[in-house]
Amino acid sequence: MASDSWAQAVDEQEAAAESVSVKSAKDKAAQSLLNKLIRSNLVNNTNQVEVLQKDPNSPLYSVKSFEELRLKPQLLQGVYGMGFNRPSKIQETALPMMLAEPPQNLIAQSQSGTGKTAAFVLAMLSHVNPDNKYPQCLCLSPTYELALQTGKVIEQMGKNYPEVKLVYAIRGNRLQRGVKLQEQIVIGTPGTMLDWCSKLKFIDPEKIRVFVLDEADVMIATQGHKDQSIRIQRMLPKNCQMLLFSATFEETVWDFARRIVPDPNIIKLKREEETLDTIKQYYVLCNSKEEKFEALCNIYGAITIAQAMIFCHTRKTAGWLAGELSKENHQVALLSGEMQVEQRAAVIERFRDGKEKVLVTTNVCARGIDVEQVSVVINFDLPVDQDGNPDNETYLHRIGRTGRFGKRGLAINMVDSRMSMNILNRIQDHFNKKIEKLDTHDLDEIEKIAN
Ligand SMILES: Nc1ncnc2c1ncn2[C@@H]1O[C@H](COP(=O)(O)OP(=O)(O)OP(=O)(O)O)[C@@H](O)[C@H]1O
Repeated sequence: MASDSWAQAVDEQEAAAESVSVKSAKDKAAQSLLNKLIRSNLVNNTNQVEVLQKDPNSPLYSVKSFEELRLKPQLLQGVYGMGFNRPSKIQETALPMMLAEPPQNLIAQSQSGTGKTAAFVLAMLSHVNPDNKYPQCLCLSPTYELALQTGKVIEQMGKNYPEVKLVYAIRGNRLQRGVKLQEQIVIGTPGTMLDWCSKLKFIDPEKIRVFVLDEADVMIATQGHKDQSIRIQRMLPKNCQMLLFSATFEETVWDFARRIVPDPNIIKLKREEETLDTIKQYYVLCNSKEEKFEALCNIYGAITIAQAMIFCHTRKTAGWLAGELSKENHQVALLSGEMQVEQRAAVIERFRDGKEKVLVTTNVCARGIDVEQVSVVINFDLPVDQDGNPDNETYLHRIGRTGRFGKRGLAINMVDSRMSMNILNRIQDHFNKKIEKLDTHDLDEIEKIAN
C-alpha cells in the first residue's frame, strides 16, 4: 500500500464513495452493535456444543460453575457483580481451554448474545500480569463503536482489579511520538493497532501473550481489515495465544480464521432453529394500503394485543402507517433507516420496556432484532427479495419462535394484489403450513383467533 499509515488509508477508503460491499460491511457492523446495545440477557441455547480439539487425546474439560475455573478473587467478584451466576453454554467449554496452561488457541463460533465477549474478556483479564507495565493483550474489533463496547465489558469485569489498565487504539486517540504504552490491554481497530505496533511503535508486539480477534465475520467484510489483522498477527511471538470469535462461519471466515489461529481448538454452537409450529398464521385480503389499515384497526378493535410488530416494505409506508396509527391514539414507535444506530437502539429499548405498544418498521431496520415478548406480528407487506420472490428466511425470522418452550404467537399477513397472493401461496408451500384466511369485517371470527 502506498500510504505510510494504515489507519489513514482505511479512513480514506471509508470516506470514498460507498460501494455495495462497504455498505454491507457497515450494515453488518451496525447490526452487531445494535444487538449489543439492546441486549440485556444471554441468548438461551439448548443445542449441543461441537468441539474439535487440537489434541484429540487430551480430555475434554468443561465447567458448570465459575468457581471451578480458579479465577483470581477480584475477577470472580467482577463476574458475579455483572449478575452472571453460571457459565453460558459456550463459556462452559471455551473458558477451560482459554485459561489452560500452556495457553491453547481457539476458534469459536456461536450466534450473537451467547457469551463470547464475556468469555474472552475474562481470559484476557486472567492472563495479564499487572506488575508488568506494558501491553500483553491485544484485542481487535471491526469498528470504533464495537471496540468501545467491548472495552466497557473489560472495565466492568475488571472493576475490582484496578491495577489492570486498558487503552483504546482507535482513530482520534492520538498519542505523543515515542511514547511506550503502560497499559496491559489494548483494544482497537486493525488500522490504528497496526500503526501502533509497527510505524509508531507504541506497542512491542514481541511481548504480547494474548491476541483476540472479535467479530471475524464483520471484520472480513470490511476492506483492508483482513490484511491488517494478518500483518499484526505475524508480528506476535509464536507462543502468543490466538483467539478468534465469529457469529457465523462461512468458508471465507473459516479461511481467515485458519490464517490467524494456528493449531486451533474449534468450538461451534449451532443456532437454535426457528420454527412455525407454535404460530397461528392468517392472511387478510385487501385492495389498497388504506384498506389494509382499516383491517388492522378492525383487528385492534376486536382483540387485545399487548405488543405488536408491523413490517412494511418501504420507509415511506412505515412512516405513513405510524402516522395513521398515532391518529387512532396508538402508542407507536417507528424504526426508520435514516436513524443512527444509537437512536434505533433507544427506540427498540423503549419498545422492549413496554413504553410503546406497536413497533412499525422496515425489514432492513429490524433484521436480526429479537423482541421476545411480541406475540403478534403483522406483515403489512410480505417479505420479498430484490427479485420480487418470497423471502422465506425473513418470513421465518419475523414470525418464527426459537426453542422448545417457544410461546404461542400470531402472524397476520396483508395481501393486496394478485402478486402478493402468489407470494403468500409460495410461502405457504415452502413451509408446508396452512395460512388461514381471515375476514376482518367479522368480529366474531377475529375474536376466535385470539384464543
Ligand atoms: N454467564 C453469563 N450469565 C449471564 N449473562 C451473561 C453471561 N455471559 C454473558 N452474559 C450476558 O449476556 C449478554 C451477551 O453476552 P456477550 O456480549 O458476551 O455475547 P456475545 O456472544 O459476545 O454476543 P455479541 O457477538 O453480540 O457480542 C450480555 O448482556 C452479557 O452481559
